[in-house]
Amino acid sequence: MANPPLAAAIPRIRAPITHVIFDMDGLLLDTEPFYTVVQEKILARFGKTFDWSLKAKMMGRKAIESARIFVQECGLEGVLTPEGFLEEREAMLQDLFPTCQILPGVKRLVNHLHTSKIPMCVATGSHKRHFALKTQNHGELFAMMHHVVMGDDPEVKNGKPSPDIFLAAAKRFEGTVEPSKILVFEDAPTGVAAAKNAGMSVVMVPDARLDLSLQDEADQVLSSLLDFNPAEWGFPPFASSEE
Ligand SMILES: O=P(O)(O)OC[C@@H](O)CO
Ligand SMILES: [Mg+2]
Repeated sequence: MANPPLAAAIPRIRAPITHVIFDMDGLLLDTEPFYTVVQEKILARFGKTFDWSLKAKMMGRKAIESARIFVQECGLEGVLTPEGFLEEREAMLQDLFPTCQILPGVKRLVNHLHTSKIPMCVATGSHKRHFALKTQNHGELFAMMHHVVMGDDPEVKNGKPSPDIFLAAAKRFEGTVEPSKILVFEDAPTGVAAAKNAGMSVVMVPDARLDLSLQDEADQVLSSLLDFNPAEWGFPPFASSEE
């Protein structure tokens, strides 16, 4: 007897979500290209090229953690220290960060969640100084966040993919919030892993160049936040005026 047809794919039942945590770099703000350009420039000095497989390992992490990966993966031990790498890229990033733009779909979603009184916050591997530079022209967007946890926060012992930053962010909402009730928005594999390690649901909005094999841990993958449907996660749907 022929094998019975495979059962129709069981629709993924979305967890009831009450709170939202946004990653920042590459998700809210278009800052990842700045890191790429600067890292390409530094590598060119050593006659090497920067590629997306290295980028995928570095993004989302604390600065020093991503610097160690950069030096090690590029075989620059003894030639460039992680601290030296951070120092060299700092000068170039200082001028670039204040020019960063808000990514497509972000304003509509954040305004919608704010109007719908869904508590939301930011959890970013960026440290305070970089956070200030990146957000200096986007005060209105960040004013809607209940709080922000940054990479140099004392509670964040280990950076993404460890769950520390998302668990710290969950604790700073009003009242006790179960991780299972939290939806995280992320762009990086390290961030998606951190959210899953924290017991949360996660929507991934990866750069189109990110290898597909690094996108399978997320609960949902979108090519842009413009494709996010709040009703799928139990939030009020966008009003036609918000479309
Ligand atoms: O805001 P996130 O994505 O955590 O990034 C921080 C920094 O490591 C850039 O990759
Ligand atoms: Mg990110």
